[in-house]
Amino acid sequence: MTELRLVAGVDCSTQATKVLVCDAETGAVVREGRAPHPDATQVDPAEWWKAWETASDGLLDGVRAIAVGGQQHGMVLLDDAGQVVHPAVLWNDTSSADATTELIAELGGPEAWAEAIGSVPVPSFTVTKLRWMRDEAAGNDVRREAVRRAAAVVLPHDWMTHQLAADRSGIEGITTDRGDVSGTGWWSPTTDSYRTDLVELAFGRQLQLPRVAGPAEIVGQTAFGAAIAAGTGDNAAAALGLDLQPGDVAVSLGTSGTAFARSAHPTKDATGLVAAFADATGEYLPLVCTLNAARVMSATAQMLGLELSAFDEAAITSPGSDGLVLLPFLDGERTPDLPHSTGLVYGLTRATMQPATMARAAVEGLLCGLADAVDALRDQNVPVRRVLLLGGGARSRAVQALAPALLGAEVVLPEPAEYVALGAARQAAWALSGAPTPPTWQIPLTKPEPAVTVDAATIRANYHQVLTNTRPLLSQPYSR
Ligand SMILES: Nc1ncnc2c1ncn2[C@@H]1O[C@H](COP(=O)(O)OP(=O)(O)O)[C@@H](O)[C@H]1O
Ligand SMILES: O=C(CO)[C@@H](O)[C@H](O)COP(=O)(O)O
Repeated sequence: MTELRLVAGVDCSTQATKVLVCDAETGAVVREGRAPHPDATQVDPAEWWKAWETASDGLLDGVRAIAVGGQQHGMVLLDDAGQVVHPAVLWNDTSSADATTELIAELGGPEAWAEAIGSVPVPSFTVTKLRWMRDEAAGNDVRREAVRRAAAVVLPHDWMTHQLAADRSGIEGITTDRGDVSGTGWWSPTTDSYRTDLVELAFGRQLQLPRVAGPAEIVGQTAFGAAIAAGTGDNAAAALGLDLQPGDVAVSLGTSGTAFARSAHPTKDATGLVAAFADATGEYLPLVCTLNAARVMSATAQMLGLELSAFDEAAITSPGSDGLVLLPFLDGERTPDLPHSTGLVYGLTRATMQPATMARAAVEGLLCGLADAVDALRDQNVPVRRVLLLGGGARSRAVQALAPALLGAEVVLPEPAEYVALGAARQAAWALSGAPTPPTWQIPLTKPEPAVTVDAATIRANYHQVLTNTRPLLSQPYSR
């Protein structure tokens, strides 16, 4: 029997670190592990390392190459010795809402940003977090000291990749990749280069930026003797794990909700809905991201006193939401750009004030947000032939059943798997092979829950009516 060549893929996501060890030739998963992250929007990167050590314990024997896919945008500031100077400020931390407004105006408005980096920053983008840190330094001793010491700014996957290396030769040796760096706000997908002037604009001075490694490059070696591939942002890793083809749109329901597709050309959306990200193969990844997805279901289930499975059953068997609309902006929202917003329930009557109706409205609300995301991709001429559902929330039967009508597309269900970690493993196998293209790995599809017929037009119209009429209220800071 021939010995398997093993590769590992890591997903350092918002809620957890997940590790897959795969056969480099077929992608078959041989071993897997996971460990949770703290539930916070500012996290000491040491917590990710602890989670990695727990998740990978006992899995790494025989692994020849590894890559990390990471939650995008998180700001990790390092001093000149490579020490972390402040907890990482994550993509879902909305503190930089005012900084975002200022930065957009200072460069000349949304069009100027779309011209510079293809995207209009929202508070998730790293560039806005840099400005927020600089402003915070004025009134906060800890942050003032962090700003004084900061010598480099890197992303979660960059930091994890560097930590894995046996030989860490200072901050100059840190690398990133096109997929992840495209979410910073200081890199242009059209010119494939840094816009260091935008770092200066945000922070008032330059910082060391990581070298952008090539898609199949080996950037180091681990202490356990594996080659380290470049790694990438989690959505770019998922696109690689799914081997997205033209006409495929991935809709992921993790902490974030994302809709994205691979494209041969960069987009430039001055409305700010579609971010002009790059993918992990040298192409592009137009993407729309919401801040609230799977946790809308877990929070609603908790409120109703139901386990997730009972919540799901209630949502799917409910005869309908009967006009009950739930705007799912529980953690503020990014798309639509309402960082100060809260969730909102409208349409309560004695008839609709039922647990099952509320469960149904929660699933419909999060899918309406994702339907708008898919429409925004259509508006950028991204073809939508079929939707591939992934992420923890795609395990919901109610999501599977309602998605075809609300997203207006055929929905397929890749076999439930950790596609970010799988994509990172595929990148590691590619780097190990030295081949010009990634290895071919089969992605088995499973049957989603049978589609439920609903009046999608009315559900989406109700959602838009409530959103439009409450927008001024949801735009205001709201003290709780
Ligand atoms: N059957 C299910 N129904 C609804 N939500 C689910 C189900 N299974 C898992 N989840 C949710 O999926 C989320 C985790 O998804 P994941 O894609 O791993 O997120 P992330 O990548 O942001 O860490 C959790 O919020 C969990 O509650
Ligand atoms: O900010 C984005 C994409 O722009 C998010 O998709 C993050 O990358 C976090 O992903 P999850 O942890 O929710 O998978």
